[in-house]
Amino acid sequence: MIKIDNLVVQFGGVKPINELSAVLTAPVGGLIGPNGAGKTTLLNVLSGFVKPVQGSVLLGEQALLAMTPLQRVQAGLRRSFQTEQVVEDLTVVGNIAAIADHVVGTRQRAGAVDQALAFVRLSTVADRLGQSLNLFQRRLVELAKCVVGQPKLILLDEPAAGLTEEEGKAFRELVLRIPAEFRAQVLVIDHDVDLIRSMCSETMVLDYGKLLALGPTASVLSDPNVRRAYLGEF
Ligand SMILES: Nc1ncnc2c1ncn2[C@@H]1O[C@H](COP(=O)(O)OP(=O)(O)OP(=O)(O)O)[C@@H](O)[C@H]1O
Repeated sequence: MIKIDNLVVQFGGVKPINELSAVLTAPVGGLIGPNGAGKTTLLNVLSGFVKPVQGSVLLGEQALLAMTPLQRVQAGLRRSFQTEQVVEDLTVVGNIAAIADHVVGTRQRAGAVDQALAFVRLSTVADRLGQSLNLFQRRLVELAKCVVGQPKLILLDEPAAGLTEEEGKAFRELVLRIPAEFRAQVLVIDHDVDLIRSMCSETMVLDYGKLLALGPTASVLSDPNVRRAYLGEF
């Protein structure tokens, strides 16, 4: 469960997050909104890259905002970025181990990396360098980095961007298995409404940094306010 209470982020005169309160409970939830709505800023607040001027965020029972980014990773927070962050001169295993080093004890580390590799079905390319991977494999490495070492909340920022339809489907099926297999909650940001509809039982919509809608995805996507603000319907 993520509980956001009265969150405000201010950059000069702009408030990309403006008095946002929301409780997210779905195993796989969605976050949508027009360009500039504050979605990435919210992810940056959750992962510790942006400091809000007011408000609180709970991940389960843990207050996130007082923690450093590394402490949040150790508390179970994981994140993928719009531009994937695979290290080119590390192997696939090395990329995943770089996260495991911070979150898994030495004795369990190899097993945890193997589990993440097997989950994304990259065991056969475990020793290949990042630079030799195609986009789909890079996205899978990112996903493996997110599931390694007992994650609690995984934030995926446009995770399927650039993938073919078939790759996107395979990726989506993996993400849907995460809550049961890793007991982690997933929050997906994407502009692809079909992707959100097919993956997320609950969806939150931001508009100008404020909560426009939150609830079951089907009812949120048919809400006239959401259709007007986000889907461009009048
Ligand atoms: N570091 C910053 N300094 C000043 N303004 C910023 C900064 N980061 C974001 N903003 C502004 O905050 C607002 C929200 O931006 P944000 O990137 O969070 O939106 P978004 O919903 O993720 O948009 P997109 O869908 O285009 O990625 C925008 O008006 C943006 O210009």
